[in-house]
Amino acid sequence: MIEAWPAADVRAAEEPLLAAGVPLMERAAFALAAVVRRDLARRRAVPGPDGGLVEGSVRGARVALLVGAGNNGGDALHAGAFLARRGLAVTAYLADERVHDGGLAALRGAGGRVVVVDAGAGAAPSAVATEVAGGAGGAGGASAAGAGGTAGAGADVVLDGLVGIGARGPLRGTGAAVVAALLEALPEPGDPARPWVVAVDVPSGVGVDDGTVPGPVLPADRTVTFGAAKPGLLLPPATHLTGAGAVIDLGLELAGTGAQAAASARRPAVVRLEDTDVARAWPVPGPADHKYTRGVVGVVAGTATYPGAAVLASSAAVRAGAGMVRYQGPDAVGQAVVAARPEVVTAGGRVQAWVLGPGFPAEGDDDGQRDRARAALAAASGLLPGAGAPVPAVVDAGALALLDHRCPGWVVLTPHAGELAALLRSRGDDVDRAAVEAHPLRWARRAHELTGATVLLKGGATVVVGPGPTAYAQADAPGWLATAGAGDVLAGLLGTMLAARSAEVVAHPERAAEIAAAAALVHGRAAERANPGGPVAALDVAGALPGTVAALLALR
Ligand SMILES: NC(=O)C1=CN([C@@H]2O[C@H](COP(=O)(O)OP(=O)(O)OC[C@H]3O[C@@H](n4cnc5c(N)ncnc54)[C@H](O)[C@@H]3O)[C@@H](O)[C@H]2O)[C@@H](O)CC1
Ligand SMILES: [K+]
Repeated sequence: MIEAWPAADVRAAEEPLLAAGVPLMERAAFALAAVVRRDLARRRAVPGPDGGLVEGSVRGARVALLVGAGNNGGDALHAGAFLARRGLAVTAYLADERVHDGGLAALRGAGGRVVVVDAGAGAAPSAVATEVAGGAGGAGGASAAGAGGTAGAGADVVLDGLVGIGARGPLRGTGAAVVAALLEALPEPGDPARPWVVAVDVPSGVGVDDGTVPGPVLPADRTVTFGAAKPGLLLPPATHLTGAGAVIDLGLELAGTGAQAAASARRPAVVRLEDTDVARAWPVPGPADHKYTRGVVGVVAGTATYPGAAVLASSAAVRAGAGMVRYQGPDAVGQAVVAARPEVVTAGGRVQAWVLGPGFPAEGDDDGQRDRARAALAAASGLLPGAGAPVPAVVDAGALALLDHRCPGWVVLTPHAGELAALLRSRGDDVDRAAVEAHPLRWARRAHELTGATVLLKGGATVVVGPGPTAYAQADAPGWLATAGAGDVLAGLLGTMLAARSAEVVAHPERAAEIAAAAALVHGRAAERANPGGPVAALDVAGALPGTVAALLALR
C-alpha cells in the first residue's frame, strides 16, 4: 500500500535527522536525478542487438529547472547539478530573487545555465515558456549566464521545483506566471515533442494535504516525492496531475518505532491499496466452509422501470464469490435476475450483507422496493428488534434518500458526487456537485460525520472515509468504466466482500473503509480485464470478476 502523510508529519519526522546532520536534501536530489536519468533513458530507448529495446544515451539532453524560493527549488537545483555533471544541458529558471544558495552554487559549479525570470531585466515568463516548449525566440540573451541550452530546440525534461510542502494556497507570483505560460506553450499531452515533466515532491500548486487544485498546476508525467507520499498525491482531483509516482526513502520514522509506534498509534492520513494488499485480505474458502460461512448477500435492487440494475448487482455479487445471493423485489424483476443468474434465490432467509438501492426510480412507483430497503437497512443497523444480529449494508443510488437515522460505520454509502451533494443538501449543507468534485475528501468526510456511515465517493478516483483515522483513495479504474450500470456492479461486488467478513466488520466498523477501497480496486481491475484499453459494458465487468480475483490471489 502507499501511505500518505501530511506535510506537518513529514517535517516533524525530518527534524531529528536534520539535527543529526543527515544531508536530506542531497539524498533527495541525488535520487531525483537518478529517476530523471532513468526516465529519459527509457524515453530514448533504441533497438538492441536481440531485437528488444535498450536504454538510450542521455548525454546532451536538455533539462529545464523551474526553481522557487524554498527548499523545493533547492532540490531541483541540486538534482540539476548532478545531471549537469553527467553531461546533460541544464538551465535553471529562477522564479524568485532569492533561491537556495547551496543549490544555486552547486548548479553553477557544475556548468549549468541560470536564467532569472521576470525580475527587473530578467526573462519574461512567456519567453521562458517559449524556450522550454521549443518555439522561436526564447529566454536567452542578457539574463542568461553559463553554458548549455540550445535556443529553439526546447527542453527534453522539465523539473517542477517551484513549491513543495511549504506551499500555501494557489501558486502565486512569477512561478504561477511561468506555469500559466507553459500550459499555453507546451505541445499537447501525448505529442512526442512535449517535454517529460517531473514534479519535485509534489506538482507545484496542488493542495499538499487535501488534493485540491486551487490554481494553475503543470501536470506531471512523474512525481518524485521525498520521505513519504503526501495525501494530495493520492486524492482527487490533484492525483490526476501527478503522473507516475516514485517515493524516495529518506529514512523518516513517520509512525514512530517499536513501543513509540504502538503508543502514538499514528496512522497515515490517506492510504492507497495495491493489488497485493487486496490479495492478502481476500477470504479464500477452506474445506470447512459452506455457503453461510462464505456469506449470503441480500439484494434489494431494480424495479419494473430499471430491472437491469437488479441483474447487474446480483450478477456481480454472484461472480465475486458470494456463498449465496438472495434477491428481494417485484416478481418480474426477480424472474429476470434468475434468468440471468440461476444461482440467485428469491426466497427470504438469512443475509450477511445487504445491497440496497440500485435501480430505484427517482420518484413515483417503486414496486415496494423502498419499503423493503428501509426494513433491511433498519435490520442491518441493528434497529429492528427481533431481526437478528446487525450486518453490513451497501446503500447505493435510490436508497441514499432513505437514510433517516444515524448509521453505524458498517453501513457503506456509495454515492457519486451528484448524489453526495444531494445527500448533504438534504442535511442543510449548501454544496453542489462541482464543490464535491473540487474537494472530495472534505465532503466525503462531512457525509461520514453527518450520517455515521462509511462513505465511498465514486469518481475518476474513489475516496473512502469511515470511522477510522485513515481515508482511502483509489485510482484503479480506466475512464471507460464511467458507464451506465458500473455502479450497480460495484454495489454487488462490495456486498459480497462485506458478507464474507460480516461479523468482523460489525465488530470493527473501521474495517469497512478498507474493504470498500479494496472493492474499488477490484472493480477497476475487472474493467481493465474485461477489455484492456477499450470500452467496457457493466455486465462484462461483472463477468471479469472471477478472473480478476483469481489473478489477484495468484499474487499471494
Ligand atoms: N526539510 C527538509 O530537510 C527537506 C526538504 N525537502 C524539500 O523541501 C521542500 C520544502 O521546502 P520549504 O519548506 O522551503 O518550502 P517550499 O520550497 O515548498 O516552498 C516555500 C517557498 O515557497 C513560497 N510559497 C509558498 N506558497 C507559495 C505559493 N502558493 N505560490 C508561490 N510561492 C509560494 C514561500 O514563500 C517559500 O519561499 C519539500 O517539498 C522538499 O522538496 C527535501 O530536500 C528533503 C529534505
Ligand atoms: K514542486
